[in-house]
Order: sequence, then C-alpha cells, then structure tokens
Amino acid sequence: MTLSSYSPGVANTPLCQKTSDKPKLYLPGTDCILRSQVSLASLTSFRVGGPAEWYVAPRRVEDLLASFEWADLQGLPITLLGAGSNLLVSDCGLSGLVVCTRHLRSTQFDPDTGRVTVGAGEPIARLAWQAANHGWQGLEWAVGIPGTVGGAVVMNAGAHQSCAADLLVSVETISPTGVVERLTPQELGFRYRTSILQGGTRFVTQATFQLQPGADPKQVRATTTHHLKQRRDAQPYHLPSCGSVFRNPEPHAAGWLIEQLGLKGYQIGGAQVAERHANFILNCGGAKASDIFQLIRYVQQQVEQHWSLSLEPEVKILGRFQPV
Ligand SMILES: Cc1cc2nc3c(=O)[nH]c(=O)nc-3n(C[C@H](O)[C@H](O)[C@H](O)COP(=O)(O)OP(=O)(O)OC[C@H]3O[C@@H](n4cnc5c(N)ncnc54)[C@H](O)[C@@H]3O)c2cc1C
Ligand SMILES: NC(=O)C1=CN([C@@H]2O[C@H](COP(=O)(O)OP(=O)(O)OC[C@H]3O[C@@H](n4cnc5c(N)ncnc54)[C@H](OP(=O)(O)O)[C@@H]3O)[C@@H](O)[C@H]2O)C=CC1
Ligand SMILES: C=C(O[C@H]1[C@H](O)[C@@H](CO)O[C@H](OP(=O)(O)OP(=O)(O)OC[C@H]2O[C@@H](n3ccc(=O)[nH]c3=O)[C@H](O)[C@@H]2O)[C@@H]1NC(C)=O)C(=O)O
Repeated sequence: MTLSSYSPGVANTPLCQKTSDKPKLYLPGTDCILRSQVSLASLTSFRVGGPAEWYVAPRRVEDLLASFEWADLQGLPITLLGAGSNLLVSDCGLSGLVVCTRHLRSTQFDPDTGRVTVGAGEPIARLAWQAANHGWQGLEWAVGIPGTVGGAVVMNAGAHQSCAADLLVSVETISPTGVVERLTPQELGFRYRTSILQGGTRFVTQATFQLQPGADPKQVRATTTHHLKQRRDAQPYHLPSCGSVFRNPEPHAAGWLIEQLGLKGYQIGGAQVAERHANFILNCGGAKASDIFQLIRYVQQQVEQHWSLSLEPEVKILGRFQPV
C-alpha cells in the first residue's frame, strides 16, 4: 500500500492535510498522524531495525481503537510497541501498522488505598521515582528499566527478586475489536518474565499497582538509588542493548554459563557479548539486526553444545531473519 492509494476526506481513509510543504495523513476520526516508512531503529533500545510500513502513536484509548479499526479495514497486521527496550526488529522492518503506546500517559496515586493507576505508556522507571518521592514503597526495583508500564506488565519485568506481577491489582486491556476487560493477575498467567499477554490479542491500556504509602521519601529514594547503583555496577548501560538477552535457565544464570565459555567480547559485525555482563549483547556501533540475531544463535549453539541447556531468548524477535 502506498500513500497515493488514499483519497483525502473519505470516511475510514486517512485525512490528508497540507501544512507547510509536507502533507500529513491523519488516522480517521482522530488528530493522530499516520506515518509511513518510520525507522524503528530510533524507537528501539538496540538502535537497529528497518522501517515500520505504517506507524501511529495514539494519545487516547479511543485513538488506539481507531488504529485497530483502520488496520483491520486495510487488512494490515498490528504490532504493539512500548519503549522498544526488549525488541530486536529485522533490518527489513515490519509490515503492517506499528502502534506505539508511549503517548498513552496518565498516573493517579490514590492515598486512601495506596494504589496507583497508570497508563500503558508511562515509563516504569519514572513511576518508580514518583512513588519514591511520595514515600510509597514497592517499586524500588523498577528503577533503571527503560520500558513502559504496558511492556513491564506484558513481560512481567523484574529485578532484585521482585517483579511487576507481585504488585498488580488489575490490568485493563482492549481487544482489536474494542472489548475492554479488567483482569486480575491470577487471570494473566504470570510466571518468570512471561504472561499470557505475550503474543496474544489483548493490549494493555492501564494497570493498577498496590504500593505501601507512608514511608519516609528519603528512605525510599535511598533504596531506589541503591538499586540503580547495583544495576549500573553489574550491567553495561553505556551502549545500546535490550537488557538480558536470555531468560535464566533456572537454577543457572545465563550470564555465568556464557562467561564460562569464554564468550565475553565475542563479536559478530557490530554486535558484541558484553564484557561487563555476558547475558547482554551490545550494539558497539553500526550493528545490523542480523549481526545481533546471528550472535544470539551462536551463543545458543555454544551453550547447548557445552552445557546441554537451551537458552530461551527474553528479547522479542520481530520480522524476517535469515535462519542461521
Ligand atoms: C538497559 C536495559 C536494562 C533492562 N533491565 C531489565 C530488568 O532489569 N528487568 C526486566 O525485566 N527487563 C529489563 N529490560 C528489558 C525491558 O526494559 C523490559 O522487558 C520492559 O518491560 C519492556 O518494556 P517496553 O515498553 O520497552 O516493551 P517493548 O520492548 O516495546 O515490547 C515488549 C513486548 O511487549 C509488547 N507490548 C508492549 N506494550 C504493550 C501493551 N501495552 N500491550 C500489549 N503488549 C505490549 C510488545 O508487542 C512486545 O511483544 C532492560 C532493557 C534494557 C535496554
Ligand atoms: N543501554 C541501553 O540500551 C539503554 C539504557 N537506558 C538506560 O535505562 C535507564 C532507564 O531509562 P529511562 O526510562 O530513560 O529512565 P531514567 O531512570 O533515566 O528516568 C526515567 C524518568 O524518571 C525520572 N527521574 C529520573 N531520576 C529521578 C530522580 N532522581 N528523582 C525524580 N525523578 C527522576 C525522570 O522523569 P522526568 O524527566 O519527567 O523528570 C526520568 O525521565 C536509564 O539508566 C538509561 O540510561 C535507556 C535506554 C536504552
Ligand atoms: C536485565 C534484566 O533483568 C536482570 C535484572 O536486572 C537483574 C537484577 O535483579 O537480575 C537478572 O540478571 P542476572 O540473573 O544476570 O543477575 P546478575 O546478578 O547480574 O547475575 C547472576 C549471576 O551470574 C553471574 N554472572 C553474571 C554475568 C556474567 O557475565 N558472569 C557471571 O558469572 C553473577 O556473578 C551472578 O552470580 C535479570 N535477568 C534475568 C534474565 O532474569 C532483563 O531481564 O532484561
């Protein structure tokens, strides 16, 4: 599909408005701009990947639904993108519509219940700092995780022996056909770094967490800062990555298994197994998604061969890659 296939102003086709030199396409019935061929490298923490065929970043849940309706009408698949901090997108990019949740932002602290209800696009690290500044305990572990609340729920993000599911009271989701549900953590099948929301057709619009108010903000900030320091000491933050590439094959730690094989510093193209932490792959500059993909497969093969263990990627691999 190309931009020229649209006729401006017809219902359910993007409205084309000319401002300055560049025509803008709007998602029908909304003020959201529909863009084509948007680079996903700048929207993912690995800083690699080709373009999204179509891209939109809704600001309201109604606009999110309008995105789904438009994709359905055009027969396009939908990919949901949070902060892109756990994604490896193919160099060929993604066909269909990429819907970015980053602008679905809202935060409501309820002092009566100690609950905080947050929009899917809110950065989880920012929420952790806000909670600390209120003197509310519970999210100190989430500092330094560069994802959105929606991404943290779907991935069941965690650190320092805590995770999103531990705090969740409910999650609001919407289906591509507009069915809104409020689900309890029990209904979402949370386990280590996973939930039934992964690969499903329910999209998280907001989440409610139970925190513990009433602590000294100074003390909560100190714990939060301590976690950030621990993380920065153990993990490489200076170059683009996706955090841990593999889930730990418990009781083993992926980083330890990989380091024992002497793979720290091993490089394919611009992708390197980090010296500081062997379960991180870094984009050392100019990496292609295919370099990272090949390195992931190489590490898996080595670990399988030497330890007879299969490493399962935590990172979501999207789009087409040449089999290795
Ligand atoms: C430096 C660094 C450190 C990290 N440290 C940690 C860590 O300590 N612990 C940890 O758990 N993770 C960590 N991560 C990984 C990552 O930050 C988390 O997995 C995070 O929760 C992903 O959120 P996101 O918004 O970036 O999701 P994305 O990467 O954008 O998406 C991840 C998946 O969730 C889906 N998705 C996103 N939003 C929604 C939504 N609203 N509804 C439905 N599906 C959705 C996407 O389609 C995709 O399948 C780290 C990453 C980096 C780069
Ligand atoms: N290696 C990689 O690939 C990547 C690493 N990162 C790293 O991941 C981490 C998380 O990134 P990011 O999501 O940007 O989160 P940050 O932890 O950097 O900050 C998130 C938000 O929290 C607020 N905040 C930060 N510090 C404080 C504080 N001391 N008091 C009050 N509020 C505070 C700020 O909000 P506001 O600005 O609204 O005040 C900030 O925007 C960072 O350490 C970043 O360097 C991020 C992306 C990629
Ligand atoms: C970064 C992520 O989450 C991180 C989270 O930040 C940290 C902190 O709680 O704990 C997990 O890392 P991790 O299991 O590698 O934790 P670490 O404490 O760094 O390492 C575990 C063990 O492996 C050893 N280790 C680690 C790296 C390495 O290169 N060599 C090595 O021997 C460490 O010495 C330690 O004994 C999460 N990773 C997974 C896959 O569960 C992420 O999911 O993206």
